[in-house]
Amino acid sequence: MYGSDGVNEDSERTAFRKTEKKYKLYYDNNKSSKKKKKPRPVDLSEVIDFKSVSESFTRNNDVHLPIGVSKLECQFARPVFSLDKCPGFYFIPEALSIEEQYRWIKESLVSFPEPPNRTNHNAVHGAIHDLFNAAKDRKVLVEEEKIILPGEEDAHTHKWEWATCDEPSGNTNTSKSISASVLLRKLRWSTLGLQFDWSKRSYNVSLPHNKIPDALCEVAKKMASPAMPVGEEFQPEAAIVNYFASGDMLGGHLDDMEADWSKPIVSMSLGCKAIFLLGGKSRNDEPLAMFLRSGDIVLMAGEARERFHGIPRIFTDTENAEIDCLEKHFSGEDDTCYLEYIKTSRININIRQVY
Ligand SMILES: O=C(O)CCC(=O)C(=O)O
Ligand SMILES: [Fe+2]
Repeated sequence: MYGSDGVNEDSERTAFRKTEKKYKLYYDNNKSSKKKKKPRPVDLSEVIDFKSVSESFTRNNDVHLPIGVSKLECQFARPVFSLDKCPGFYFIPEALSIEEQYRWIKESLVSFPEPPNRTNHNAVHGAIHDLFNAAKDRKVLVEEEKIILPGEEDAHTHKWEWATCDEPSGNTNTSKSISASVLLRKLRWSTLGLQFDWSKRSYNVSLPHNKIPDALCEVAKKMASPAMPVGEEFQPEAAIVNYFASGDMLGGHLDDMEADWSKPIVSMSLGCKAIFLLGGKSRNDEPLAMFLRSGDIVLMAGEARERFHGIPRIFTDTENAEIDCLEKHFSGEDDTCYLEYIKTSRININIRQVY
């Protein structure tokens, strides 16, 4: 999966990599350091825009869809689009209401990174509790190195604990500290349900885990239905939550660790707009680029699961992020921290049936 995008000379030359570079965020070299850095302009004319496809479809039912795009004949509350050349790939624009987006953004920041769910921070700091609230309260994670008394050599532990900024930590020697807001910014992924072991690139069923929350299961089952064989119901068993800040990318990869590829991956976009690349079975195949906006759902099942895909770009500037409606919804007093986060971030929740 993610680790598989080892950058070597060959992969640097593939069609997928070239397209990633085309859309990736670069800054123009500004001679005068006083001027604000400006993103290099990028030609977006070839990026498929399912929002405008959907809008013209809803306005006028017999609209001619762009070449290669079809509307799926199914009983679903919203129009579902497919690509003629990519069986098993489905795009549901604006599938989630603003209220649903609001809810899943909050859950992604508060409850999803809670242990026993693992995050990218586990490897360095162990299990971290209450990250979002600690960031809100401007706390600092401090590595406490216990002073070893004679005879207590075995009790030597490194333990990370929250402290308020001005709080000296007890009778210990503090060696390192990092602010919660930096850790929140550096949160890259969390895993729900069955835990994925990135080092072994497989699910480790022996790791402690909770079931996927019922409400998320319900959404995933409903959204998966256009890609499911008639009479079968999607069984959400694991989910990966990806957190993107400006300049972050998700390199081209396959999600090939689940047993049954006929079942879809249900992928929800939240926050700032992104570009998604859908490639072929080889990195040498030219990928298609499409916009992903907050509330969009992508399904990848069957043959589509053999296609390389990734995120080369998220847009965090007000003009391109397209989160005005969402921002308005985060208007409560308690919403300020969420709003600050999501204005410059994107969250993706992708839900999987593992067996
Ligand atoms: O962020 C996205 O939309 C795609 C995520 C993805 O492909 C993955 O987590 O495997
Ligand atoms: Fe993926």
